[in-house]
Amino acid sequence: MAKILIVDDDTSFGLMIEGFLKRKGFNTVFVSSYSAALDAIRSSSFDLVLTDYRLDSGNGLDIIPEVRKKDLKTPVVLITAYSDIRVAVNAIKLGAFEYIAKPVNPDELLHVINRGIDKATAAPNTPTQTPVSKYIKGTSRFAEQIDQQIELIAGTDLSVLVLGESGVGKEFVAQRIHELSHRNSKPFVAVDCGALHSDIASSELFGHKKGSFTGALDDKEGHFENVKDGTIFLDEIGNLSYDVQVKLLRAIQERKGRRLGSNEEYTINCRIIAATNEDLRTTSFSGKFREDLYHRLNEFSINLLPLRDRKEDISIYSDRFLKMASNEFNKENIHFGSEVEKIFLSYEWPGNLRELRNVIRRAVLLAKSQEITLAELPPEIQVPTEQADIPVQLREVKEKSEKEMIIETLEQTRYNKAKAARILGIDRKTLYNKIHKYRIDA
Ligand SMILES: Nc1ncnc2c1ncn2[C@@H]1O[C@H](COP(=O)(O)OP(=O)(O)OP(=O)(O)O)[C@@H](O)[C@H]1O
Repeated sequence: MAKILIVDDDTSFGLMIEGFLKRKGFNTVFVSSYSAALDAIRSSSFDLVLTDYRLDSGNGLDIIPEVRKKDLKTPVVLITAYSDIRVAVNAIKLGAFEYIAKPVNPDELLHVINRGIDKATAAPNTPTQTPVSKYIKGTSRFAEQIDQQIELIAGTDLSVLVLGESGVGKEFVAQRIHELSHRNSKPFVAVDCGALHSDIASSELFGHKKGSFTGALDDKEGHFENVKDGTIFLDEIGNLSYDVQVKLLRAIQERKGRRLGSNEEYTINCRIIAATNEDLRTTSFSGKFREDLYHRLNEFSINLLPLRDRKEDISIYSDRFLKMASNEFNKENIHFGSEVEKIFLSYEWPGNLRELRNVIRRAVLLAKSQEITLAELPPEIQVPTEQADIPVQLREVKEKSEKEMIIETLEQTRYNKAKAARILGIDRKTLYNKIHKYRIDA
C-alpha cells in the first residue's frame, strides 16, 4: 500500500484529502505545518509527497529539496492556487513531479498520484526504456524548422544543447533525437540536474563504491554507466556545481568515468543531450558555468520558442492533448467551444506545453457535456493577457503581484540575480529591466 505524506496548513482541507485518499486505499500521514513536514520527511519514507504551496512558514517549494535529499525518486506533487501558475512552473524546475491547481478535482488528484507512484516504482533508478513516441510535431514554420534540425542531428553523435523555457518541450525534443538515432534500441536516461543535491550529484552521475562516503552502503552504478550506449539527457545543466562540471568535462573529453572511491575507470559510450532554461554563456562569463564545458555540450544547439511566440502551434497541440485526455478519461466526441479556442490563443502560457496539457486534461475531466466551455478553464486563463486588453485596475494588480514575486524570489536567493531569474523563468536582462521598472532596491 503506497504511503503518502499530505502537507497542508489548512487542516480541514488536508483532512478531507486524507479521508479521500484513505478511501482509495492509500496509507496516509497528514501534517499541518512546515516544520512537521520536515520532521516527517527526515524520519520516515514516503512513496509520494503531496504539499500545498502556501504553508504556515516556508512553502511547498522549500519541501522539494528536502524530499530530494532523502530520496531522489519520491515524487512531489504541489497544490497551487490558479494565480500561482508561475510557482507551479518553478516547482517543476525544482524537480516536482506535477502540480495540481485549486480547486482540487478528486479524479485529477487520484490520477496524478497514481502516475507519480507508477513512475517512481516502474523505473527504480534504472534507465527509462525508449517509450512509444508521444512526440507531436507543431505546424508553425518555427516548429517545422526545429523538426528539420532534429532529423538532421539525430543521425550524428554530436552533443546537443536544448534551450528554452520550462515546459516548452526540451525533454521531448531530446527523446525525439534519441528515437530517430541509431541508439534507439538502447536506453534513454533523463537526469534532472536541478533536482540533484550537490552532495550526491557525482555519485548519481558516476556511481560510487561501497564505503566511499557515509551513507554509501552498497556499490552503486551511476547514470553514465547504466545508460550504456544510449542517450543521457542532462536537464537543467546550469545547476551542476563547479566540481561536478569539472568531472563531467573530463568524462566527455576522455570518454571515461570513475565511481566515487574507486580507481577503476569505465568507458563512456553514450550520446549527451543537455538542456537549460538560462543563458549559460552569461553565467559562464561570470564564472559559474565552465566555458569549455559549455562548448563541449553545445556542438549543436536547438532553441525552442515559448508557446506564446508560436501561437500557430496552439491549435494542433490542443487538439492532440484533447484526444489524449478523452481517451484517458473515456469521454468521447468531446470538443472545445469557440470561446475556449479564442482564450487559448490570447493567453500567455507561462508554463508552455505542460500547462496547456494540464489545463486541457483538467477541462476534460470537469466537462459536463461534450463541449468544453469557459466554466472548465481556470479563472486565470480567462483573463486576456495582452496588455492592451487589460483594464488599468487589473493591470495594476498584475504588476503588483509580479513585483511582489520578484522581491520574494530575490529575498529567497539572497539577491543572487542569476538564480532569481532562473527561478522566475526569465532571463537576467528581463529581471534587471523589471527591477528598474518597479524600483526594487536590489
Ligand atoms: N513535442 C511534444 N509533443 C507532445 N507533448 C509535448 C511536446 N513537448 C512538450 N510536450 C508536453 O509538455 C510537457 C513538458 O515537456 P518537457 O518535459 O519536454 O518540457 P521541458 O522543456 O523539458 O520542461 P522543464 O524545463 O520544466 O524540464 C510534456 O510532459 C508533454 O506533456
